[in-house]
Amino acid sequence: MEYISTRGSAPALDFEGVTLAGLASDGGLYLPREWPRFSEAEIASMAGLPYAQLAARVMAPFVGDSLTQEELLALCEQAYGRFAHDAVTPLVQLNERQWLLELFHGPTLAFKDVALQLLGLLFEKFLSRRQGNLTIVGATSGDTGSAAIDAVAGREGVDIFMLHPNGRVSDVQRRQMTTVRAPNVHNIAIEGSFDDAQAMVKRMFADESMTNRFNIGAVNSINWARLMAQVVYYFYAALQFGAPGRKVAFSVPTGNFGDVFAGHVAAQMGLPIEQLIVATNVNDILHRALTSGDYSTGTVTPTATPSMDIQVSSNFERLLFDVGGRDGSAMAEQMRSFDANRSMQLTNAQRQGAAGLFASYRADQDQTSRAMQWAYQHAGEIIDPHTAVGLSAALASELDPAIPMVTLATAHPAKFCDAVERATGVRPMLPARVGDLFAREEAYTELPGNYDAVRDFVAERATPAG
Ligand SMILES: Cc1ncc(COP(=O)(O)O)c(C=O)c1O
Ligand SMILES: N[C@@H](CCOP(=O)(O)O)C(=O)O
Repeated sequence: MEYISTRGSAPALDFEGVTLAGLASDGGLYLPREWPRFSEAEIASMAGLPYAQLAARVMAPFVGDSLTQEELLALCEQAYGRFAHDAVTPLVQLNERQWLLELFHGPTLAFKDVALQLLGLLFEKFLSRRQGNLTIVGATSGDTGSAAIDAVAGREGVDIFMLHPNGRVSDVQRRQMTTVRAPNVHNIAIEGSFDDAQAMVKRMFADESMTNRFNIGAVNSINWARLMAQVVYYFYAALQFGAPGRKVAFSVPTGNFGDVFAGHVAAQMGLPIEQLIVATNVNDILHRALTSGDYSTGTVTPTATPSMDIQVSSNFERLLFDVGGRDGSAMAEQMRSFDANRSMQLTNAQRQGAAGLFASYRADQDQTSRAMQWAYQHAGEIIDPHTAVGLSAALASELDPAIPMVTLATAHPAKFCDAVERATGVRPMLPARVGDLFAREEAYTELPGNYDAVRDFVAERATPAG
C-alpha cells in the first residue's frame, strides 16, 4: 500500500513510513493512493469475528507488507486485550431506532484508546527495526493526551511532549495526563486554545532546526495509523446490523474530523453506510462548511464539551482532497490561502462530493443537556456531553427510520462528571481501573502560547534522532 500527501509534493511512503512520519513534509496529510475495497462476500465473511480478528482483517490492506498477517493479529490481540469489555466496542440499544456504540472501555475512558493502544505497539515494532529515537509532539483538548501517554509511557526510544490548553480540559482529563510518572512523558499547559496547540505542533514538523536533530512523530489523527484503527469499529457495528445486506447510519460527535473521516473510509471500502452526521458543538465551522461551503474560523468558545472546542479541523483537508478530485497542488494552494486568511470557500466539487454521504448538525448547550436527559429518562443511560451532541443530532435526523442510527459514544460520562450531574442530577463514578486519580500528584509545565518557548522546551529535553 502506498500513501500520498494531500498537498502533492511529499514523497510517497509505505505504511511503516507514514506511521513514523506523522505529518507529510509538505505540510499535508497522508492517505492511501487508492481505497482498498472489500466485496460483499468478503464483508459477509467477517460477521461474528472477535474484535481483534476483525481489526486485523479490516486493516490488512492498509498495512501491506509492513507487517505479516500474524504480526498484525498479535498486535491487535495485545492492544484490545487491555479493554474492560469483551466486545471492546459494545453496541447499546436506546429505543427501536437509536443505538450507542460505546468506544470508552479502554484504559483512559475515551475512543482515542482504540487507536492509540495499537499505535503505541506499532511505534515499538517499527522502532525496533531501526536505530534511533522518536520525539512525539502532540496537541490535545483532553482525550488524545491521556490515551497517547498511556500508550507510550515508559517505552524505550520514545519521548512524548503533550500540549494541552491551560484550564480548558476537565479535571479528570488533566489528571489522567499529569499524574503519569515516567521519564519520557512531558506535559505542557499552554496559554490559548487547542487550535493554538495544534498549530504549534504542525509548525514543529516544518521547523528544520527541530527535524534535523529529532525524529518528530505524531499521535494526533494527522497520523494515518490513528484513522485506520478507527475504521474498524464502523465495520464492527454495521456487521451486527446485517452488513453488507443492511444499511446503517452514524452520528459522530466531531472536532478534528478524524473519527467521522474514518467512517468515510469505511464507506469507501464497501461498508453500506447511508449517512454520516457530523455533529458539532457551538464551535460549528464544520457545520457551516458542510451547509454553506464557508469554512471560516472564529474565536473558540469554551463549552461543556471541551474535547470538541476546535475550529481548525485537521482531517477536513483529507476529505476535501478525496472528494474534490485528489489534486495535490490545488489542495496546497487552498490550504495556503486558508492559513493566510483563516477562511476559505469549498469548491463545488468538494461540496457535492461531501453531500453524498455527510449531513451536519450543531448542538448548543441546552440541546446537549436535553440529549443527556433524554438518554437517562428514556433508556436509563448516563452519557457524556460529547456523546450527547451526537445523540442530539441522531434524534433530530429525518433519515428513513428503518435504518438503524448509531451514535458514537466517545467518552465515559465520569470524565465530565460535573456537566453530566448538572444535566441529569446523577454524578457518574470513575471506574476502578483508573485507580486513585485524585490522590496522585500532578506534574506539568506552564508555557506561554508562543512557539519558540515550546520549541526550546522540547529541544532541551528530547533525545536526538541518533
Ligand atoms: C470525547 C470526544 N468526542 C469527540 C471528539 C471529536 O473527535 P474528532 O476530533 O475525531 O472529530 C473528541 C476529540 O477528538 C473527543 O475527545
Ligand atoms: N479532541 C481531541 C483533539 C485532538 O484530536 P486528534 O483526534 O487529532 O488527536 C483530544 O481530545 O485531544
